[in-house]
Amino acid sequence: MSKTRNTENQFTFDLDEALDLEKKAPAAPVHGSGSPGNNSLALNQTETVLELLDHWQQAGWIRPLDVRFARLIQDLSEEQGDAPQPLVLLLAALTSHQVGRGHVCVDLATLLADADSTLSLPPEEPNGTSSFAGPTTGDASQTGPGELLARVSTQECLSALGNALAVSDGSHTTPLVLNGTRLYLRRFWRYEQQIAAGILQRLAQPSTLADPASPAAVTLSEALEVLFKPQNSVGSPVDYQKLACALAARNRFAVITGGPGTGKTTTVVNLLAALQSVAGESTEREGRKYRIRLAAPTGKAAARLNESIGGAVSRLPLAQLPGQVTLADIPTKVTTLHRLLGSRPDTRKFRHNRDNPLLVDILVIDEASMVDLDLMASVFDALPANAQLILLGDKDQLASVDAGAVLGELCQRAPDGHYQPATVQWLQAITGTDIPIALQDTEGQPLDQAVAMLRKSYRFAEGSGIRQLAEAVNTNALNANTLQQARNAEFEDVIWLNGRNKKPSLEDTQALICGHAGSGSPQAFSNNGEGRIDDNGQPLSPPVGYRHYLSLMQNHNLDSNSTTEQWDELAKSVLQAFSDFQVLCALRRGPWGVEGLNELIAHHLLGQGLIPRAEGWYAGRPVLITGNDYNLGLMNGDVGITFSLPWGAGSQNTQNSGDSPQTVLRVAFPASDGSGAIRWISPSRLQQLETVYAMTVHKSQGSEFNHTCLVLPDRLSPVLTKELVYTGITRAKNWFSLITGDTSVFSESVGQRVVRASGLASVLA
Ligand SMILES: Nc1ncnc2c1ncn2[C@@H]1O[C@H](COP(=O)(O)OP(=O)(O)OP(=O)(O)O)[C@@H](O)[C@H]1O
Repeated sequence: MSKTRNTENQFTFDLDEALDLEKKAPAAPVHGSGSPGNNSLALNQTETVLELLDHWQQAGWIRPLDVRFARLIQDLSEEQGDAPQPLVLLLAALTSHQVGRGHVCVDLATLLADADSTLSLPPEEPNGTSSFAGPTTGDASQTGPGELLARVSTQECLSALGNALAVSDGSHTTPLVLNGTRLYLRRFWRYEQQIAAGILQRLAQPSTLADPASPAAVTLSEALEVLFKPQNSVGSPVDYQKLACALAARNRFAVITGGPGTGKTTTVVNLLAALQSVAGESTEREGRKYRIRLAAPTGKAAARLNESIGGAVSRLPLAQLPGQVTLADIPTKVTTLHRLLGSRPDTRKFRHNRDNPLLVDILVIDEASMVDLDLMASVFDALPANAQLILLGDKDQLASVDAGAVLGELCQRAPDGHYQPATVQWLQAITGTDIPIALQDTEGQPLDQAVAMLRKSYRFAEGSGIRQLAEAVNTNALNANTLQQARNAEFEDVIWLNGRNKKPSLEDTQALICGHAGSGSPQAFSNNGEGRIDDNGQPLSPPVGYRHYLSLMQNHNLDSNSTTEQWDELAKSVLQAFSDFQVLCALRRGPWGVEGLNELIAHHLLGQGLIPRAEGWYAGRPVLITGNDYNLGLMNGDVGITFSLPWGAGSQNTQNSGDSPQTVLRVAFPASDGSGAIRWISPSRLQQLETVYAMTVHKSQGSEFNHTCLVLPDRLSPVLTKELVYTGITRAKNWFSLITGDTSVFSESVGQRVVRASGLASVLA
């Protein structure tokens, strides 16, 4: 049966508004409670499927929003005179469920091959209250999606979807889009198309640098010669930073990926200097320099780039560059993407879009692995068609919290280069570097020609345990020897605190976590963590725990006579000291999750006399902002510390907390502009926050801590993956400690991968 449409645009209302996933969906009404019958019936009757969805929602398996979406499809279809097959409603709800889990779409073939694990059902951490037990036989009200889909074929799904008015290939405004075997919510399909079009359009633009003999290309080559000294290549025949610079300069769209300390920041600063050099020499541009903006997805990531970029820019050999490049030509101020795009309260629509594009020639986005599909689509929407976009990030880190894995997908083929002969010849001519055969490919795709991977870490020495462990995890090369070294504290910078005890008791582990969180256990590291030197030959301070910042808070001599500047200075040093240590964990709930660990650690610190209480607001409480607050200028991911201030100090608008007649509580946050200033905010004004003695690895992305402790639970869950462990380890700058509820969980986690369903890579191929 072929579907007939009354009009070209039968779903004429604003679909995005109706299906806005970020709006609070009212709980779907639960209809009936009788048994829907057996499985074969279940997929024959619409009401039966809807009842099943209600049961799954009640059990916390799927969200109210997912059920609402299926019901919406049914209602809209009926308005159009169509009765969608129950299978379509089921697939609609499951697609919505998958988007909630970070996937961009559902691949039907993958879904049908193993529905329960594709959908991650039953969930690890159910949020419902029902005692729904999961799949059983007999009573279909207890049937799970796996059981329900077990006898359905891909062809049946395609046929049901093909006959539904609510589904199209994207050429009609339908709530669902089917592309091959990939089923999308329309909004996410549109984002993917928008991003792909933005990339392809830029890759197709002719480059003024394409001819190596052109004046612009010659300037680029000269600039790279100045910026990259031959000694960079010592120990490695290829200077990948130089290659990355050249590739990114040549394309209107480019990606530079690399692990921690491989020189992404250094490379991009050199790239910007080289591009300004080319602009300075250009007769076409009449010497006008490019307007460049730097952005990162979170305030924390922006602040970190702010810190590192200034130093890199100040080291540039500007005087030797062609084109009269000055310090003012290279920006050092990094903003958040939301601020750059102009976010507005209560809407996801930004001030800058295709009708009001950004005034920018080159946009650099750092920590791009954290940018989700929605935000990346907004970036392309706001970027002028001829503006250059450069993405920086570590492709192996966890993907964004919301749907999509854009950077990971763009970099899928990066390890093997896939550079076409024309690219190879051009790179050789511009950089004077021979491109390894292993990176050449006559069949390379256009996107490959714009992706560069940095391969040498400059931050970690060869023998660094953090480096070896991270590499082993990332390349699936974790072997008994590396594990043994970690267990026996044979690395200078890594300890596995209970690595020799396969299954320690929960009580023992909790005591260990508490003690470690307080002191940082320097004695557990080889040589008590002493004797190491940093890049500049200065002694590295030994690993610390939370006692470090809390002691600073307790042992100052400021009082009501001290100035605001003095309190600001104290807050800066306390915030700095707090960032010297962080406990990370994988889960949110339970004894191994953020909630349990925060409580545990707070009670331990209270027992040690380091904080005055363990609940509510108190001096010393560290907090993590969990949602953007534009009125206060706070961004998701910002960290602040609570101080008890003498009446009148630190803030103009102090109000007595009632805590004591002489003091008020204020939370100190670093200013988001990278100025190093402190903002004092009353706790009562803070809306979305949590205590942050423990932080999820997800939230830690874009941050780095001098000493990082990763806590893994006592059993495997789908959340524990290679990407999570790698991201956790690479948050450590100098010291890394591991505590596990069961030693095997570490290796088993590394065996699990995050695979997000998406079609971006195939659209770009
Ligand atoms: N080619 C190089 N030669 C020597 N040192 C370098 C080189 N490139 C980078 N470095 C040094 O290595 C360190 C890390 O560099 P950089 O901050 O650029 O790396 P990154 O990849 O941006 O790091 P992150 O993981 O923090 O994002 C810095 O101290 C930098 O000065």
